[in-house]
Amino acid sequence: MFVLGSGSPRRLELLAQIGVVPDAVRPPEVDETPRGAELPRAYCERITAAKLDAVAAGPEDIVLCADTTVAVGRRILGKPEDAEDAAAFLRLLSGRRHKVITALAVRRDDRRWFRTSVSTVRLKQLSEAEIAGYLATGDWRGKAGGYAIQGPAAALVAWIEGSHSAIIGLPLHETANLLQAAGLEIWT
Ligand SMILES: Cc1cn([C@H]2C[C@H](O)[C@@H](COP(=O)(O)OP(=O)(O)OP(=O)(O)O)O2)c(=O)[nH]c1=O
Repeated sequence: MFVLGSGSPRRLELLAQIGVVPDAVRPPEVDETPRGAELPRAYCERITAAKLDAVAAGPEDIVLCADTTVAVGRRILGKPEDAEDAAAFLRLLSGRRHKVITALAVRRDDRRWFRTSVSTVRLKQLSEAEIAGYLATGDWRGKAGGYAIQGPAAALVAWIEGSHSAIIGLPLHETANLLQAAGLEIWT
C-alpha cells in the first residue's frame, strides 16, 4: 500500500501527474515552529523527517511526506496568518530573489530516503495595487511565503531556476526516483 503523508491537494495532483494514486492519504500533525536561529534548509528537512515519523503505516507500506519552505536569506516565511501578513511577505519578496526549498522523505520498513530540492524564484517589482489585487484573489491562503506559482501569482513570477513542481510542493523527478527505490512501480 502507498500512503501519502500530506494533506496538501497540490501534492495529490502532482502525484497524479506521474500516474501515482495513493491508496490512503494521512495528513501528519507536527509542530511546524522553527527553532531559534534555525536555517531554512535545516528547518525544512527537520519538519519533513518529523512528518514521516508522524504517519502511521504498516511495515510493508510505502509512506511519502514533504515540506515546502520559502526563505529570504536566513529568514523563513511560513504560511501567512491573514491578509496583512501576506502583504508583508509580498512586499519583502517584491523585485528580489528568494529560495523555495522542498524536502521529500520516503519510508518503507526501517528504510528511509531523503532528498531536498532548492529553487530560486524572482517576483517582479510589485506595486501596492498589484499586492492588493493579488490579496483579493484569496489564493495566498495556506501557501508558504504568501503566494502560489500555480495560481494567479504566476503573473507575478518573473523568473525561476530549479524545479517548477518542487516550488508547487513536490519535486516530481526526485519523487519518482525515491518511490522506485522504495519498490513502487511507476510508468517509467
Ligand atoms: C511557494 C508555493 C507554496 N505552495 C504551497 C505548497 C504547500 O501546500 C504549502 C506549504 O506547506 P507545507 O507545510 O509544505 O504543506 P501542507 O501544510 O500544505 O501539507 P502537509 O503538511 O499535510 O504535507 O505551500 C504552493 O502551492 N505553491 C507555491 O508556489
